[in-house]
Amino acid sequence: MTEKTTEELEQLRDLIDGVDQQLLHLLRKRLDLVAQVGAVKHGAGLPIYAPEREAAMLAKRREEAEAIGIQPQLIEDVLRRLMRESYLNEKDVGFKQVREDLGKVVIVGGDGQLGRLFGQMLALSGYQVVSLDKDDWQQADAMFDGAGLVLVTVPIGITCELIREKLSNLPNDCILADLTSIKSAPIEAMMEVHSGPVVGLHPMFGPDVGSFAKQVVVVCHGRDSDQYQWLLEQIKIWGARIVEAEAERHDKAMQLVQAMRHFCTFVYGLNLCREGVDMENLLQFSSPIYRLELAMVGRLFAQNPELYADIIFSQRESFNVISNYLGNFADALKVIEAEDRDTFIKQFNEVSQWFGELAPQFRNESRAMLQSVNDLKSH
Ligand SMILES: O=C(O)C(=O)C[C@]1(C(=O)O)C=C[C@@H](O)C=C1
Repeated sequence: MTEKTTEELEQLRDLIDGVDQQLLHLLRKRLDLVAQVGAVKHGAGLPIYAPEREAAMLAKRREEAEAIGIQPQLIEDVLRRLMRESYLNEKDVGFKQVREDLGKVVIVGGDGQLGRLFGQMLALSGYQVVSLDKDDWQQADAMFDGAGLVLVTVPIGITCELIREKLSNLPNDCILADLTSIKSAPIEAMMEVHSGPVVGLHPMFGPDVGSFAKQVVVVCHGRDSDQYQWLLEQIKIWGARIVEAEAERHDKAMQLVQAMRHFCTFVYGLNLCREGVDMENLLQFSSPIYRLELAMVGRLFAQNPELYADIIFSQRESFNVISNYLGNFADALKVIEAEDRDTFIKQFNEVSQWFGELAPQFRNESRAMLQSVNDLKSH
């Protein structure tokens, strides 16, 4: 590089630094305004997540970007990232309490990750929350006395047994709810032991989410839904979407969405490990999609094996679903073994047709994800 080039570059980079610093101040200003919005919403009991406002704002900014020669997607990406920050910051002011005369909330398994998360959200909404964990059963009667909600979030394998053995003496009008990732059996157990309101919930996210905004909580009704309507409203105020489902339909979907998904990821990792793959070497050659795939596999093995064993072993029927997959895998392997390209392409087209409009939609969604993965690279 010549001296002149170096000098020119330095001058321009100084100017860029100046612009980036202005951006920082603008960001500070925006965060402060959002904090004020948070306080107003808290007072009025409005949910954090305001989809109509987001859609209108994004459309307007996209238009304005285009008018001054900026890619609309750029401003959309930036604003979506900023709004994610808004969800986190709005949490600091707390949430409106929908039901003020509830009495205590007892979280059975309150020291677990999901229990802690729900305990925190309920406390941020003004409820008195107590945690009942393994060593607290001697005080259980005193804890349940005056409880308005008992929320069960213990490992799937012991949920039904615990409900039947320990929760048969709750106050009559207390709501009994659970957060288990299967729904039929726990709801059946809760209905059996408790004559008051019963509801099954399944948060479709892990305990490491920063905010409930845009997350889904599945609700399977048990008994006296008017008594726990406030709880669903409360969850909506936290930003989540409530999806109502029949317990059986939910459990069937979970065989694919959870058991099969996690099992395949497990086998993928097992295979890498048994093949003795040199990960460093592989990562050097990884395309963004492969990096994303490895990240999805690797993240499983950074978590608790008990949790995944619970999920995979929770429904006997999952075995059939996974067996069918194995059958399709074997069939597809035969096509490759026979070097039958035509059949492969024919089957590919069949599946593509079956996906229909969702295929191009998923292509667009994944494009943004892959670009983000690439952005994360530092060399
Ligand atoms: O305008 C609001 O209601 C806000 O809460 C602010 C904001 C934003 O960051 O612009 C954040 C979250 C909402 O989903 C919409 C917009």
